[in-house]
Amino acid sequence: MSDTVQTGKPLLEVRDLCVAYGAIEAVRSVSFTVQAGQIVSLIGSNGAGKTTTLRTISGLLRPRSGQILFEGRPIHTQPAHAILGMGVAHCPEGRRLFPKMTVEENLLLGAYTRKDEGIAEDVERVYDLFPVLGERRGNKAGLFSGGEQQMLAIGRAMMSRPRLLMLDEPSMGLSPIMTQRIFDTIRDLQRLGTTVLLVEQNALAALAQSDYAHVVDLGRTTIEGTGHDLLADQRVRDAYLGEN
Ligand SMILES: Nc1ncnc2c1ncn2[C@@H]1O[C@H](COP(=O)(O)OP(=O)(O)OP(=O)(O)O)[C@@H](O)[C@H]1O
Repeated sequence: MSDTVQTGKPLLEVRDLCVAYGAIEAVRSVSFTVQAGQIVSLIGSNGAGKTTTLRTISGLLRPRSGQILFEGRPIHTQPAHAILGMGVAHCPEGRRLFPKMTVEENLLLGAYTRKDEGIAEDVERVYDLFPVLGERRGNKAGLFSGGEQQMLAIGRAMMSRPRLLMLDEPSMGLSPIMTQRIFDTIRDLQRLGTTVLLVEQNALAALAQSDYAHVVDLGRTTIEGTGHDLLADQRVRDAYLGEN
């Protein structure tokens, strides 16, 4: 579902981002890059500034300072629909589905920026990825379990044919088995060519699946490394993996 991007230049680059809600500086200095084809995670405590960072990348918030480059082009001055049109999709925390609309209607909403002929084909591709959605395509989204709703939210985001898929807390409220299924799906999406930026409080699950990860602490990116390295980092283990 995605295009390949030339190597070398990062797909996404966030430089010294600062974002405030009035007097509250939620993001003070966040910097990181996402290389095409990778799964990159931002982990950190509640309130660290992860959601605010994703909302700023997708154009829902404006930075106070700093830059966001997508394929080398600044996007932090662009409106949200233009950023979506460039290939950045955001699957928000809490899923934000339309519970009274059917599975298929929710999926079609994810394609609202598109005018091409391939939409029906992509709906079928989402059903291939998540057969449970295909089997119940005419059912109202609100009748589904938390895990199934998360699949639908990811499927809806995929309908914009993103090159970068941003997922905010996809494991929130899910059982360990369902969390594992969602992470397996994220891996499948990567294999299909989608680059993924993941925000998670479930650091263990996120790091185990990530090519690279950054810790966000009090609005700043601090420790970084491969998922494997951060899983072994004592500071990360003490603060985020429940070992203290
Ligand atoms: N709409 C808002 N108005 C004012 N302050 C906000 C708003 N949204 C978030 N904040 C504050 O900004 C800071 C960062 O919040 P943010 O949601 O980005 O963190 P987070 O790391 O994603 O945490 P969580 O996992 O709880 O969403 C917190 O102090 C939060 O209280």
